[in-house]
Amino acid sequence: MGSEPPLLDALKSLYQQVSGENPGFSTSISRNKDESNLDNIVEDCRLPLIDLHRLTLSAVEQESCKQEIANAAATHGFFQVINHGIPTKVLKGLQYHQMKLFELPFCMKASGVSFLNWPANTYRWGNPAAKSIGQFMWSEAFHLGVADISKVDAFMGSRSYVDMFVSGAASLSKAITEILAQNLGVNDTSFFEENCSPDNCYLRMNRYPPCHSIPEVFGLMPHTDSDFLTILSQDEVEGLQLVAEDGRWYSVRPIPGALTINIGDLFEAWSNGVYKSVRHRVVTSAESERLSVAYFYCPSYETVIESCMIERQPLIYKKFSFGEYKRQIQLDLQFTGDKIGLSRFYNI
Ligand SMILES: O=C(O)CCC(=O)C(=O)O
Ligand SMILES: [Fe+2]
Repeated sequence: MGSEPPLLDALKSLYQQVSGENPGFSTSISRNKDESNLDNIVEDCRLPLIDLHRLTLSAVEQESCKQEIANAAATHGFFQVINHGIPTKVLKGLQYHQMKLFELPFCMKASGVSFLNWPANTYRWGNPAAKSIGQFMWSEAFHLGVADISKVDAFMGSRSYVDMFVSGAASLSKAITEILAQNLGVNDTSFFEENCSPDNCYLRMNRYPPCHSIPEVFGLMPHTDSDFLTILSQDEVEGLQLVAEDGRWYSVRPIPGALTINIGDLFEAWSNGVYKSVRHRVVTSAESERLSVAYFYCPSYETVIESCMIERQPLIYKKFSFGEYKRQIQLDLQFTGDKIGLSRFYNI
């Protein structure tokens, strides 16, 4: 019994659906034009690499480290950190157990609810909502609410690594959020403490199998994250890319032991556009599989997101609850296959 999801079959039937033709499948399948500018990639995007150990040094060092974080969030929307408090041993251990989890037979993963008592829709692959080849995703994932992690008890001893990663990521999210809020002049960060309890956050374990025949297919289609911020641990295989203001795609070089942090839509709205939620995607590799784990720092669904600059600047976005935001995304995905995101909430 194989462990691989039938990605090629799903892609072929999507192709048939959108083109009305039978794919030969050494045939090249193209995404739509603006998403297929792979030539535009500048290898090695020089994202800021920030040493968080500096937050424990002199006041001057602390201040300059905080400034780097805020600058990175306002320019790239992405940065990498070392000395972040999650030991490399934990990241490696989690990766190993993640690999074991993905090695379970496909039918078992796909019907995880009955076999493993996981919540429905925990296991995802391909993209059933895709309406074009550019929306197909050559990947599989376990997407879990942190509150549900205890249900992953058939995790073959990995529980402690998941717990250690999640608690490290929770502390790190809190620390980064405080720095970013204070940089905007908001010293009372109780909003985040009250609304973003660990149980409102999500963990997503991604696996991108090698993709031999169709290099144009994404591992993960271009998207922004719908949270306040994301903490990502990636293995050593390159694949993550982000788009810069010049419209070019840059690839993010994995650094062993480092974590990648990116700003999500909610922080962009809350900061009235100061911090940038940047579109990113994952491209596939013909040779290697790739693994990553993302921790999404989220509030409860009732939390109202409103700019912290309310008295100071014209507001870019209307206020909305996180639940409203998620519902709009679901609707847009259903009808267009893509997320429209923050532009749905422009204050015009
Ligand atoms: O796998 C990666 O590097 C990125 C994952 C990602 O963007 C996501 O899960 O939202
Ligand atoms: Fe993402």
